[in-house]
Amino acid sequence: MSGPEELITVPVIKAEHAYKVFGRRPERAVERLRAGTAREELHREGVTAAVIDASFEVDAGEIFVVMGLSGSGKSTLIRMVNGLLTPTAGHLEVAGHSVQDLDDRGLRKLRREQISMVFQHFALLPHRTVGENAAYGLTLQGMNRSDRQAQAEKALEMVGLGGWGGSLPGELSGGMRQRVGLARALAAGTEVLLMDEAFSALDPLIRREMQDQLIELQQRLDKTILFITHDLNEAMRLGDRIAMMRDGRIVQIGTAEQILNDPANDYVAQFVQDVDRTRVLTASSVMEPPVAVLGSEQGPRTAHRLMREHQVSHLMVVDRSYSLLGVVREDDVARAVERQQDDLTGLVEPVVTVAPDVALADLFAASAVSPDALAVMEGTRLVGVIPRVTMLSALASVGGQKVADADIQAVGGGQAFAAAAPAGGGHS
Ligand SMILES: Nc1ncnc2c1ncn2[C@@H]1O[C@H](COP(=O)(O)OP(=O)(O)OP(=O)(O)O)[C@@H](O)[C@H]1O
Repeated sequence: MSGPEELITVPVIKAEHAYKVFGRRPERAVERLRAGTAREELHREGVTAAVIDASFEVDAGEIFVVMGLSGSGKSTLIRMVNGLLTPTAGHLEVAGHSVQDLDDRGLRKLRREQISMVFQHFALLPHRTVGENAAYGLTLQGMNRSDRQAQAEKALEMVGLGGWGGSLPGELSGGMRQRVGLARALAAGTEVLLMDEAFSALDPLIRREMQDQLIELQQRLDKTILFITHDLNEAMRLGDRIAMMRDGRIVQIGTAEQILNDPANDYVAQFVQDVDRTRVLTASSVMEPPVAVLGSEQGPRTAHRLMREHQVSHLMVVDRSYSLLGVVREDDVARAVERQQDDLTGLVEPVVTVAPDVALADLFAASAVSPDALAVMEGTRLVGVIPRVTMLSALASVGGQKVADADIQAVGGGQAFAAAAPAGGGHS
């Protein structure tokens, strides 16, 4: 999301104490649930409380994942969001519209103009071409043929299917068909994407590719995405935030890191215990923010003083245009002060830069190249420092050993300005 921070964001999707009960006298069942009757007791009476007291908000541009085992209520929840099911109690809102207050016409309009769905089983029309399938939503919107084709072709290109518009779905692999489903949703140009187990039918490798593609597309398109999955790793990879569902209730809402580090209850804790934390935790979770900046005229003495003042072990060195040049270490600086050296010559060592969203596992790979510390850069801005000792202790605390390719880059020595980061202590 962009814009000034004081901008108040209005949630695009909102659920307030939503209930959905299937069976006899559903309203009465809601009252009983509110009064503390267990879901199992209702179940014994043949009444299913599919969704119980669900509240959440999805902000514009967010990927919000609803994650839970089979039968936990995910599909029921998403069907209430798009108005296919009316909540037994509570309130659902999409793009400012109160979903359950819309009549059929209003609902159709909402689905046509604001919401696109992507399903597990593609739902492609087999006798229509890929292009016509991608343009399907636009046909419903009443757009003319040539505009439709152009927009569909653009969407197909976005998902890597440029040039396939004339083929039939049957000529495509499963992964490609799912891309057509995604292209159809994108072509419709709606703000909201509802994705119900959208990648669950795909082979693991293709699935991962689709996840990467969704993340990449989302960076450009900034849609509001409600994504349903029963796969925890998928939830953790995709979700800006994740709602964990169990037996109809949302038991926790949080980022992947929050859920891993601070599970709301034993159920969640058990659920996440086998997740490879080194792939979920990122540079931003272990980095330490830069706490000071100094000018180029300031040498080892100032650096030394700053390091002590701020209790830091490393200073990142940047030039006058704030480009990162390297890192100086506490012992080198101390020795330079003893020698009465006036500038930072010879003290600045190359530093490896990483993006804030690089996984811990990949930091480990980066640390093999960078002896002392990593610089965390958001574009050209230094946003944090990870002393090696911090990273190693973080890795040790999550038991991670995996190493993979990282988006890493080394920069050489120099001097001028320096930004300081707190000394590396153990992060656990
Ligand atoms: N139309 C219906 N009538 C009766 N019970 C229903 C209906 N739809 C869903 N249920 C029940 O509601 C509960 C939640 O189902 P739901 O499909 O929402 O779960 P889910 O998390 O999406 O599961 P899955 O991943 O298997 O689709 C289940 O016990 C299911 O049997």
